[in-house]
Amino acid sequence: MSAVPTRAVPRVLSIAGTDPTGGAGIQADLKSIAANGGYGMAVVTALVAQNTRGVRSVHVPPVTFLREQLDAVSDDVEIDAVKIGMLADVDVIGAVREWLVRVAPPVVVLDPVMVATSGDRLLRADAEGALRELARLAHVVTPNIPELAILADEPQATTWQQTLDQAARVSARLGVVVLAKGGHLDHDTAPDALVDATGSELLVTVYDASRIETTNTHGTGCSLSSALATRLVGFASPARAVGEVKRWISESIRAGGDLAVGGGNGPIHHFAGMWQRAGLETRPTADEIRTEWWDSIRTVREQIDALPFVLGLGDGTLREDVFRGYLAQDALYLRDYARVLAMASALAPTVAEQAFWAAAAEGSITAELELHDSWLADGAYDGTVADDATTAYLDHLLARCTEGSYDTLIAALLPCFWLYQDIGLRLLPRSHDAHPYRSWIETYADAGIAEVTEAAVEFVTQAAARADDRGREAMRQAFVRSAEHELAFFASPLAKQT
Ligand SMILES: Nc1ncnc2c1ncn2[C@@H]1O[C@H](COP(=O)(O)OP(=O)(O)OP(=O)(O)O)[C@@H](O)[C@H]1O
Ligand SMILES: Cc1ncc(CO)c(N)n1
Repeated sequence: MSAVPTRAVPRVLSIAGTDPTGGAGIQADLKSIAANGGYGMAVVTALVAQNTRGVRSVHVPPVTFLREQLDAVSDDVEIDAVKIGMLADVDVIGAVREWLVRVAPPVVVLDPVMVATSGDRLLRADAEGALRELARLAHVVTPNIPELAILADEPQATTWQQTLDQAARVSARLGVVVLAKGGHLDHDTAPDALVDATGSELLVTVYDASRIETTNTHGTGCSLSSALATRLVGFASPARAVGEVKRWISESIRAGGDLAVGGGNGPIHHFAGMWQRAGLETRPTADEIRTEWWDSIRTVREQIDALPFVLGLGDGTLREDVFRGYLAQDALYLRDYARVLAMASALAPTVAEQAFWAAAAEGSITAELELHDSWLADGAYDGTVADDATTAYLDHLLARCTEGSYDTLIAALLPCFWLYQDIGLRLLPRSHDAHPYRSWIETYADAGIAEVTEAAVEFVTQAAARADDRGREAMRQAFVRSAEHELAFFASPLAKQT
């Protein structure tokens, strides 16, 4: 599935205790919800002074305050899913129960937290019965083997088959789907099973996983249950949601060792896979790239404006043979430029872009023919060969074709649109009926050219905004290099005269 879901971002509330070291409880839940595509919210049931080595003390705020937190969220926010973790005691369970009945969130995942990984109690022993009853209000419970036994009110399972049987009894009795976690059974495997005995037939989906050799297992249960609550909103089938969550938690457990957090059982690395796949790069917008690239050729543009050739073109004092020599080079340029545009069309990822570059290719061949008809028809420039500036520019464009990257190729093509349109527009006020180069100026100052140039800038800067840092920099360099070739091309006709 795609990294960013197309559906709305699920709004997921964690009701749980805290872990100031960030590996378990609410802190782990918020990370897990985010890593699985949700918007995380949190209501604190208990403040726990704990770290990766163990629990030091627990402070349970008054239940009236817990109720106020719960209502503050549900009075304002539409909740798509709830994950319930540490509940501490009977009073807390009662307050959460009353709220759940009243608000009836569409997805409720209960992690029946009783004992921390470190062995410390997080639920008073006299609250186990109340937690069992609360499980009836959940859609999915995620017990490990000792917790499953308490939900079943039976002795602890000692084999995987006993675990599955017990999970089926809990599911039928409490009317809840059970994700049973077998990790506490032996040292080689960490199998889980989704057991649903709430309907007429028993549905069991087993997730086999080999055990990862690591001490970074603090908060795995919290992370699994909040990730599942998030994924259940997007998936029609709970079995698929669990599959996704298992893949995510395995990669996060595997990368836990990369974090240097604490000296006991360290946390898992909730974002390891995501960071690796997506990176931490920020991306500029297409508009920002437009400004930045235009600025980055400021000097080149100023040098073009100051060229005797361009000044003469503007005020009409340019010698006609120099202008015709320039057009003869331009005609040679346009033929190969059209081939490069056709290559951009061939590589284009969308039909809109394919059509755009193909039309531009056609347009530049037409322009070449018109130049010939209007200025070079007397044959005086027939047999002209490409000069150094023309050859160098075309070599640069053809080299980008050979590389085969659509992005760099269209970046290299852009100055030819953008600089000509800009020059045409700025020379236009100097054109008049008797101006010898009026037709040239008006060609490039034309509204149609402006439209085409805008589309080209848009396609190129959008592609640059989608590219990664390296790709974008390669594009910018191809763009700048072409702008420099435009400068050399405009400088060449008069350089040859001296
Ligand atoms: N070492 C491991 N290798 C592979 N998977 C693991 C490992 N440890 C935990 N898991 C997986 O992480 C998920 C959480 O299960 P776990 O057994 O840790 O629950 P828990 O005992 O409730 O957790 P907690 O330690 O937070 O109380 C399960 O899917 C389990 O298979
Ligand atoms: C707050 C809290 N909830 C759950 C666990 C279980 O890992 C923990 N250690 N701390």
